[in-house]
Amino acid sequence: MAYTYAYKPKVKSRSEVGSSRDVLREERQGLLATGGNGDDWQATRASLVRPVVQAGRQGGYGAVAAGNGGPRSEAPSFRSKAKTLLSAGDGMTADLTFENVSVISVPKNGSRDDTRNLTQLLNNVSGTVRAGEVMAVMGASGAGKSTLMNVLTNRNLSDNLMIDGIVKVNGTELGSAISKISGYVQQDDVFFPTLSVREHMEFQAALRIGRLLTKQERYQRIDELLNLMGLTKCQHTRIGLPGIEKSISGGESKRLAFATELIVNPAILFCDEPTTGLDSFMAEQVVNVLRQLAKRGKTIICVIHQPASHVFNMFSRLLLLAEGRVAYHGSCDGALRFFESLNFPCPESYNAAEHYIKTLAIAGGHVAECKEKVNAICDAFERSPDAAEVRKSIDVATGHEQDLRSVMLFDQTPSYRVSALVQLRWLVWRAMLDNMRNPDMFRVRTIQKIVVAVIYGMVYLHGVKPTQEGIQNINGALFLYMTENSFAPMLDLVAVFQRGIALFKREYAAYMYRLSIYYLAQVLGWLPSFAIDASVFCVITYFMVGLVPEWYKFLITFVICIITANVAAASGSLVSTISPSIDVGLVIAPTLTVIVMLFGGGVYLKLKTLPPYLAWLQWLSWFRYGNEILGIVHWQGVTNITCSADPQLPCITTGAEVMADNQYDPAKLGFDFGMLAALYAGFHLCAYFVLYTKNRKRN
Ligand SMILES: Nc1ncnc2c1ncn2[C@@H]1O[C@H](COP(=O)(O)OP(=O)(O)OP(=O)(O)O)[C@@H](O)[C@H]1O
Repeated sequence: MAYTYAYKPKVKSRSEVGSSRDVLREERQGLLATGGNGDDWQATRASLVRPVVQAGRQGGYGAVAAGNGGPRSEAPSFRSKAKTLLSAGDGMTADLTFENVSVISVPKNGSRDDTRNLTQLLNNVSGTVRAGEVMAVMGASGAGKSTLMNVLTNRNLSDNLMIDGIVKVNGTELGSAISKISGYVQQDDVFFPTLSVREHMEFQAALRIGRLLTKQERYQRIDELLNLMGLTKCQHTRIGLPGIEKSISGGESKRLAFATELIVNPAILFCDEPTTGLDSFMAEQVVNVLRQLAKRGKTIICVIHQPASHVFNMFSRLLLLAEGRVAYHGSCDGALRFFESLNFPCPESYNAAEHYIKTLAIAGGHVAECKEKVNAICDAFERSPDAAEVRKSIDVATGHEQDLRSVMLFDQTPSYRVSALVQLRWLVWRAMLDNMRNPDMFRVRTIQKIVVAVIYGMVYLHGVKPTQEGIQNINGALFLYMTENSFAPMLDLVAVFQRGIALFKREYAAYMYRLSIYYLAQVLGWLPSFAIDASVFCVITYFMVGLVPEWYKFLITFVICIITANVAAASGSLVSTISPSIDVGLVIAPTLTVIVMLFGGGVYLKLKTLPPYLAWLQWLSWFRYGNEILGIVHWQGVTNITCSADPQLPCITTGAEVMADNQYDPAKLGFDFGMLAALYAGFHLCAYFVLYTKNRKRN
């Protein structure tokens, strides 16, 4: 059997590409000649450019693909088609079939040729679900339910899995394009806790629907979904973190996850354990919502763990997995008969779902017997009329005329619904809102800054004078500007790419935004916070400390505070992307800061005394450049430093001597600013590169 690593999209041959381009050009010219607008042309283009739609297309929109553009009035506009497809209950319907799906895992360091290394996770799993059906996927823990869902949705597929089999929607293999017509409600609900329910929906609608609907229409759609999911009353409540800060309830959170996926009116909805952690009443409500959606023509596939009897009876179809094989697939009533025929009747008044799971479980201590029993059941199913029925319905479904309008509509190039600028605007909006609303990150931090600034100002209140003792104090005060503006921003960013990684992965897999835009938005989202912190600190301390009250000197000090915060934050971004976890990042970041501080010279070290094999580290220290700039600005032109009363002690009388003593070179002012800019860009570029490398595979 030929196994492949994940599904690959069909690639068009050169001649095919050429011919479709020609048709496209002719089409465009035809539309222009008949007064067609850009939208019409785009709609036609959508029907032409996708290889997956081209493959095997016979009717419907295929007629357009054959060059039959027609006058503008005959074809509905792109926007009106979008509205039709997005309006609730009026989208396409989809029959899903999967045939002989097999998955084999290879250990990370094992050889694929050595069969002892291979583990079969799924073994020839086949099935069908039609539009309007709600199918429960059940089985004991480790039976392969999540693996099957991942194959069907084409998501979360690790590199160590070899996958074979055919997954079709309305008779066409979609590969990763299945994400464009399906939603996946995953086991864990992941949201931005600081956003309200409505804000979350607005963000999702803006990036997932984008220009297909107007703002007004998007809001109307949000209202409809909130209403459908019973979330209207909590629409202005912050989502929160259950158990940590007051939030919407577990059931509301699950329904919000549904609303999020339904925003683009997907034809198929995959749900992984949507009732786990909910009480039986809430679980019933959730499955009820699934039934309502099925009544509207959706195809629902739902992994579920031991549902209560009344909840189990709400499903119209069942797929039982055991040891990676199909133990039963068909109607729920049929399952009772099938198990009875094998002498495993469900006892009176016993939960049928529990009975199946128990029968198919591999009990510790009886592994060999249980496996033998499970294999016998799976073999019996393969020979059963139910299995024959499944095979027949796969043949019928795959032979159907295709209706993949949604795929054509959404599967355009580029795949994003909105421009990079709009993506940036919404992502920055969300990041800023999150920072501003996070009490730890904003209010507490600002208060902390004020307190530290006042203490700092009081410490130096009478000590900064142009005397021999004052030289040390002034240099120390300037160096503290560097340290105070480095630690917090660096630590802020250390967690930034770890904290939101789960949400990012989902949204990125759903083609909501580009990686570069996401990165940029995270950085921009923190800017106001850094600017406020640095300003508060600089303004309070500058005058309390008693530094020279000249606009030029103050302005440069202020600018250096803000630049330092941003360079430190950039290094924090790099630590965040290279660290495998927040904990590791929190160990690396302070270590790095101490090294950078040490090699920054100033009060800790005379840089000229550094051994050559370590001297290069000073070039990576933003302390070195910022400190030199502050030293030059504050010591330049100073000529009135008084000597101490003891004539035995050495005496420095000018700022130039202080600069020489500290190796500050006034000619290097521009160079220092340039190096700060280079470090800022360098840290961010490296961080982005690491993030890109880690997320090259979108799903
Ligand atoms: N990427 C992988 N590499 C190796 N083994 C894997 C991988 N993914 C899953 N498995 C293994 O495959 C088996 C099936 O896992 P899966 O998560 O599909 O089970 P499940 O039926 O969803 O279980 P549960 O109900 O406990 O979530 C398990 O033994 C699991 O350890």
